[in-house]
Amino acid sequence: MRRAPSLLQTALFAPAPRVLAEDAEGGVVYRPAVVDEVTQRRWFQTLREAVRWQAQRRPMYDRVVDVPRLTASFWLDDPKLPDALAEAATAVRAAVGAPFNAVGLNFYRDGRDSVAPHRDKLHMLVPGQPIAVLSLGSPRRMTLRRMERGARVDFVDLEPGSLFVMSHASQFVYEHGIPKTDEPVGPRISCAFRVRPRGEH
Ligand SMILES: O=C(O)CCC(=O)C(=O)O
Ligand SMILES: [Fe+2]
Repeated sequence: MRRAPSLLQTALFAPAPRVLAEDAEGGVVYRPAVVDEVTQRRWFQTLREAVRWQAQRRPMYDRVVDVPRLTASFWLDDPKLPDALAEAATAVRAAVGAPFNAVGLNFYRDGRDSVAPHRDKLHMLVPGQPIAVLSLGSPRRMTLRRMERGARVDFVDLEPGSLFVMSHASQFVYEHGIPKTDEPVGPRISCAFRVRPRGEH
């Protein structure tokens, strides 16, 4: 298939976005094919090798458990920011129009890696600014659910090169997660771009 020559595919080539939730700050929107296939693959491969991935452990009730994925984080003005992330930040800022200054990375090695349903930590976000999750590598399913009794679980399969954009306001109302799966899935890296208050990391 012919690809658009720029990093950001033009509106003419990009498939339609899908709105999962609406609110006064842009809601929750899935935007497929924001980055072309060759570029997303190059970013995936370089980040997989260049990033110092951390295996974290966290207290859970009376035990300490492994966080079921590898993680890393950067301020976007870090002189040690990998080139691929600097390029990705430029593309995501342009696509979303928000002054992202930080990125949190997740590396899901296979279907056993996951992130439990959660909302992003509000004290680490500047009010009114969105979170944009760039997907690289293999697709994984994202779940979205209103935090109220009986709410149904919605989902979207996050394709490589896509953005999943959540408003700040949505973090009060919805929780999101990447469930484990028995399906044979390949490795995936997500880059969650945020606007963070300075002094937090
Ligand atoms: O990997 C993803 O798509 C989601 C990551 C996430 O929710 C987070 O880092 O807070
Ligand atoms: Fe999150």
